[in-house]
Amino acid sequence: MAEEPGFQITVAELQKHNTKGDCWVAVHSKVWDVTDFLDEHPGGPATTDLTTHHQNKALSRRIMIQPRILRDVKNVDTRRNILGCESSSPFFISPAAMAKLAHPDGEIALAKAAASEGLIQCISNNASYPLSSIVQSGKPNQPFFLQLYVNHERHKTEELLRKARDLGIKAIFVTVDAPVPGKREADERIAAEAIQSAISGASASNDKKGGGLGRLMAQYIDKSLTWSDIAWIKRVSGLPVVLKGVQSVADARMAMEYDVDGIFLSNHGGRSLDTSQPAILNLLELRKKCPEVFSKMEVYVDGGFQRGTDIIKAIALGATAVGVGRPYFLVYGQAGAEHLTSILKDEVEVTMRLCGITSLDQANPDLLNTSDIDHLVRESHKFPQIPPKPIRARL
Ligand SMILES: Cc1cc2nc3c(=O)[nH]c(=O)nc-3n(C[C@H](O)[C@H](O)[C@H](O)COP(=O)(O)O)c2cc1C
Ligand SMILES: CCCCC(=O)C(=O)O
Repeated sequence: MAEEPGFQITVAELQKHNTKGDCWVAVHSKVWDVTDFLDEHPGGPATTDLTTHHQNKALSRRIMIQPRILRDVKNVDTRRNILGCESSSPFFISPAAMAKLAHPDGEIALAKAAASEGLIQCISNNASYPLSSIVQSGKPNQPFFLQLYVNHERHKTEELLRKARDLGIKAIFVTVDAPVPGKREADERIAAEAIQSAISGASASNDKKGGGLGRLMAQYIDKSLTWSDIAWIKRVSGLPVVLKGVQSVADARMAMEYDVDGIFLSNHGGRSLDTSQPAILNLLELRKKCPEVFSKMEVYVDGGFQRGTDIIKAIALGATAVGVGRPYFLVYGQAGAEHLTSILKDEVEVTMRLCGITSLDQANPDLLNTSDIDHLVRESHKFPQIPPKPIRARL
């Protein structure tokens, strides 16, 4: 899969690649082969040196599991209640913009797969299909979440929030880690067709002069968003609000003060700020320093979760559920998404049995040995204050 540096792939070529193996991910069950390949291609790019993207997965693998034995694991229950919605598994589909780039049925294929697999799909604000088409392609009463970027033309956001409520969307996930998209260098090299989101209306046509599709599409995002806007989103939508992109204990505490319904620890799959902390480290830090947040609200995490063991580690650290991004974006259509889900479900189940647990509530930090990464948890007051410099008179 290795390509020459500077290799450019068009969307049409990507689709050709995808059809070749009908579904790379599901057939081979090696999600990382695909995501690493896609680092340099549409849909995959992370920012600058891809440090956070790679660390997301790598750090989780440094947590070791210490399983318990002889505990009758004949029957296991993998169901999870996420914001009042039943999910067959402790993971959901993270929002990914313009899924039509990967498959012509885009988000519709994912909605159908979510229906048949009992999963929850969080629909991107930049989905390629209209919100109503995606929702209506699922089953009656199928739960969906909607990811939101606040538009600087606020009335457009208000219209979308009302529409979401009328369509029966169950929660709004406000993305807060990307007032601007990160510098996605692979994205800047892509020669893509003109694309437009049917939900946000954002469009882009990469001119190959370093614009970057994400950056061009993101021009509608309101960079002036602050904590005080959360109440407005809650009021207009009448729905639970989750902050997607929380990355510090300090902000998790603010979220408690501002009465949000959940926090989503995410660094945008390494697509926002490169070298920001890996997702699992943010979860570990929060669990150690601010356990009360887990009693106050639901906590989700995404970024590099590609195996049942990755998922169960996050649940053991206190997450209610794990978001899966690229793997769902890159599987080919409904059949691919269903196949991927069956692989992940099976891995979750096997991991639970091998850990000696039969329900997700039994997963707790005692199952984990985190000592290899504990030292990475930031100390609170490591740096002494620098006394102010004396003001020197100008000579
Ligand atoms: C192609 C692509 C598009 C994405 N689009 C969005 C988006 O529109 N809104 C958003 O909040 N996050 C978006 N994300 C980030 C995902 O929601 C998620 O945080 C990330 O992919 C998780 O990491 P993983 O891909 O390693 O699972 C996107 C990610 C990818 C790969
Ligand atoms: C508005 C463009 C950014 C969409 C996004 O969040 C992503 O591509 O990661």
